[in-house]
Amino acid sequence: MTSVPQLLLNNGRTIPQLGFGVFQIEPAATKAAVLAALEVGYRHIDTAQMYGNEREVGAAIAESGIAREEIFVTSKLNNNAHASDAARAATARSVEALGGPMDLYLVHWPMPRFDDYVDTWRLMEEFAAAGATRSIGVSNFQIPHLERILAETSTVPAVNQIEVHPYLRQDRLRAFDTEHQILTQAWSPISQGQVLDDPVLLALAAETGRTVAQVVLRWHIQRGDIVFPKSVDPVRMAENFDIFDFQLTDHQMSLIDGLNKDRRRGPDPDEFHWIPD
Ligand SMILES: NC(=O)C1=CN([C@@H]2O[C@H](COP(=O)(O)OP(=O)(O)OC[C@H]3O[C@@H](n4cnc5c(N)ncnc54)[C@H](OP(=O)(O)O)[C@@H]3O)[C@@H](O)[C@H]2O)C=CC1
Ligand SMILES: O=C(O)C(=O)[C@@H](O)[C@H](O)C(=O)CO
Repeated sequence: MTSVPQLLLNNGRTIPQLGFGVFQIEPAATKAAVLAALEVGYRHIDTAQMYGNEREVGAAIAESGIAREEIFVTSKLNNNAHASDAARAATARSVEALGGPMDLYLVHWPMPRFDDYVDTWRLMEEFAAAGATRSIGVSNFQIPHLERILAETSTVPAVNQIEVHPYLRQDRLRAFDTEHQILTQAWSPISQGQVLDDPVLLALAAETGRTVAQVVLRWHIQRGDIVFPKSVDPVRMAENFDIFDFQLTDHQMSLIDGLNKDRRRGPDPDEFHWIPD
């Protein structure tokens, strides 16, 4: 079976560099998708309270017959649960739905206009201390948000999960993460399919004998980021997993680097303040 590299988190734990994302997988389809991903070999699942499918992720893991400690599970605190009572209740629900403590728990969005993410981070420290999660991190945090966490609290986030793909390299934020021993997780790694018909990537796919998705995922891996592409198609799941038996050359990496347009597919974290019901 393909061997996925394990990266070292700043608290001494490890995380598989490749995982499986379940955003936009309907709850009714999630158990089958996660079981198929586990069958392919994925051992890292990225979900969130916002996705509404944690319970089905937990059910798939329980049904898989794979020991829980062999699977790395991430979830994220929802935007409607930054305040203490709501955060405690949401965290208890996640632990119950997932069938036990999380491996990694993230603040999903900073929502800077509400100016509460530092207090929310202190709650995350409490959840880790109480055993609800083995590691804590953030998602969609910009440099000023991280600077406040570093200055005002005592735990450095283990990861920062941000939008990254060839059209949005995010090198300044990634360098800040690295400087502070925070691993970068690249969400929407193939920009939800937007990059798949790019002429430069199509040429690189032909040159390497791989698909565009494989070339792009390999680019992320060689940059050192963690990725978890989403697919409901077991053939694509296997394709996205099969990226550890080839290497892009420095020249091929630089051609992909050259595609950057600083163009987001998803929301701008400084502007996103959506509170779900
Ligand atoms: N923290 C955050 O704010 C966010 C986190 N995320 C996380 O990142 C994960 C991945 O990002 P996501 O937004 O889902 O986007 P991805 O970049 O993973 O792209 C998913 C899309 O690409 C298609 N696809 C997947 N593999 C292939 C392939 N090999 N060839 C062609 N098409 C393919 C899928 O279709 P199909 O399913 O039909 O195969 C789907 O439409 C999420 O599932 C979630 O876990 C995502 C967004 C925000
Ligand atoms: O997928 C996630 O983790 C998200 O936060 C997104 O759903 C995000 O909220 C979005 O794309 C809203 O349009």
